[in-house]
Amino acid sequence: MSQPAKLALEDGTVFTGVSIGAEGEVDGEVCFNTSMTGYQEILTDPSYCGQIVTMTYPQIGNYGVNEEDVESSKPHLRGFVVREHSRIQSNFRCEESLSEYLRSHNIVAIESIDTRALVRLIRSQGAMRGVLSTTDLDDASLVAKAKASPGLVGRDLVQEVAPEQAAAWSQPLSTWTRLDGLQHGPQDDSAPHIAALDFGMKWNIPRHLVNMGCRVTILPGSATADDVLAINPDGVFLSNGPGDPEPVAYAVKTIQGLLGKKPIFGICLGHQLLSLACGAKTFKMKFGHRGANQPVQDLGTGKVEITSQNHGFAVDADSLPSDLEVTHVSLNDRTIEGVQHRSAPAFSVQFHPEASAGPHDSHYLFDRFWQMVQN
Ligand SMILES: NC(=O)CC[C@H](N)C(=O)O
Repeated sequence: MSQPAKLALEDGTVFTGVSIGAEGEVDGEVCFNTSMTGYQEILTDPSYCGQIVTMTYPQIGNYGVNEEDVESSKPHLRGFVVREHSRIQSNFRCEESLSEYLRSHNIVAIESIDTRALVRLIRSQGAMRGVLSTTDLDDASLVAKAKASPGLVGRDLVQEVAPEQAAAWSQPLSTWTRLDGLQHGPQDDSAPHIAALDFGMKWNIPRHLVNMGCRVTILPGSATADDVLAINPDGVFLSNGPGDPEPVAYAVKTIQGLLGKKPIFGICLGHQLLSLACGAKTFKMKFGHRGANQPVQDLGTGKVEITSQNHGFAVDADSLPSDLEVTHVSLNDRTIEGVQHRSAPAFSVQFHPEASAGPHDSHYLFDRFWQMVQN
């Protein structure tokens, strides 16, 4: 028997649909992702902590779920919204249905709502707070809860997803990922040692570093510069992560203590934190960039790459200090997609070169980091 569910927004709009996940009620910022595939990677990307994610592609779940394609140990988003959950899973790697997976991980999810109307609303009005519920079906009550929910701005969500302990990482890329031309050497004692500051890192990032021939130590996002320097890495990686970058002030301080001492490469939240550490500001975007088809131009080569993205904040171009140079821009809205430091070995990108899911156009950035570490 189908169980009703409702999604209410802070502007008073209420969508009525059917539950495809756990029973319960969650609040979060309602955002949308335009990827046609990769729902499992999206569910387990820790950067979605605090968000209710809507898929614009109309049918989701048709290849099921497996244990291999995860980007972290469990789903981290608050809720999941689709037009239609496929009743059939057909793939030789499928281990269970999306709906079974959502239920077993206690994720509240809804189908059979007009996701096009929802996305048009977010695009015109901007990201909104919302409540997704299977337990309270009273419109006025749900809208009141959406209005009272905390939203993302000013909250440090890294603390909810970052690891507490340091750990060595040795897992390589799945055999399903091709990494043409990027392998450099075996992962032995002579391999470069990378300290990865984990703010909610997608696992495909350390997998790439391993395949390239790096030794990887993961450190909690709260590590200090002294903690990092104590393991004497050859390079430092700054991971992606959830929420507003500005409240993550301890990481900004850590990066300031490492800049110029170790080569640094940052992705997404890591890019925002590196920029903050150099004196830039970040701002909340109207509705962000989320999907696997985001065009970016590398200003150094002029080449356009199609990238995987998931961010709702960005570095403010007007605040950029003279130490930082813009290396990449978004071809959708000209926002900053990458920077490099003019004198220290440090660079970062707002998009996701590890893809997962998404095109592999940006793998060359791992190579750029490798070259920086070698020098
Ligand atoms: N994927 C990420 O690292 C996202 C960064 C940040 N939480 C944002 O939304 O902009």
